[in-house]
Amino acid sequence: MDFMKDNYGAASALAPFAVYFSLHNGRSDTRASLRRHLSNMKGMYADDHALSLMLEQEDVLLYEFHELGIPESPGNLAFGTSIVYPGKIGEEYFMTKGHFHTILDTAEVYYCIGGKGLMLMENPEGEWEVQEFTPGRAVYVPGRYAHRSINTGTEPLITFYVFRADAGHDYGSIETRGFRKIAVERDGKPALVDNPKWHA
Ligand SMILES: O=P(O)(O)OC[C@H]1O[C@H](O)[C@H](O)[C@@H](O)[C@@H]1O
Ligand SMILES: [Fe+2]
Repeated sequence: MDFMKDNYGAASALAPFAVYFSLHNGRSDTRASLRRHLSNMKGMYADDHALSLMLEQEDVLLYEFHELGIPESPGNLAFGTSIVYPGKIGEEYFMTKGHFHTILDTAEVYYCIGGKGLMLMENPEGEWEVQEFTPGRAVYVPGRYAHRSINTGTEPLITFYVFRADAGHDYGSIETRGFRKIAVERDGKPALVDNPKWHA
């Protein structure tokens, strides 16, 4: 993303600018997206066997997001769109990795543009929360909460996000033990159940 940093010049001294994101598919034609495939999510779904079977067929694109490379200074805002594709691994819906912010007490807002899903949140004290994503709903993720977007629908889940640019991403405990809850399909409907891999 260095080429984008060059466009911005000196950190924390941004000139006004605008970016177009499609309301239809969330994509920007002028900015690159970062993509996460099945192979980037090994061990993060409850059903490892289902993941490896799927991977033998194809390294499916699970989600992508536009990250603009805004300089990470406290006065700046990082923003972009996130697109989680529909699908399941075993009975678990496609989702983002999820992360805490390195500066734990920094919040984030997600505005749903399209699709259907959940924002799953959990703080270090073990309190967890979930909010629904449907077009037009803005979800406020307070500081201290790890957050993961989950697509429980049949169309791409498209959100626009904004957070303090120096917040940082902390994947550590999410990558090793996950969230306390996972979102699975039960009787054709989404349900939150205990994560069998979670441990204290
Ligand atoms: O970083 P992940 O948990 O894989 O999620 C992917 C991305 O999702 C959203 O768009 C967030 O605002 C980004 O900061 C994040 O990096
Ligand atoms: Fe975040």
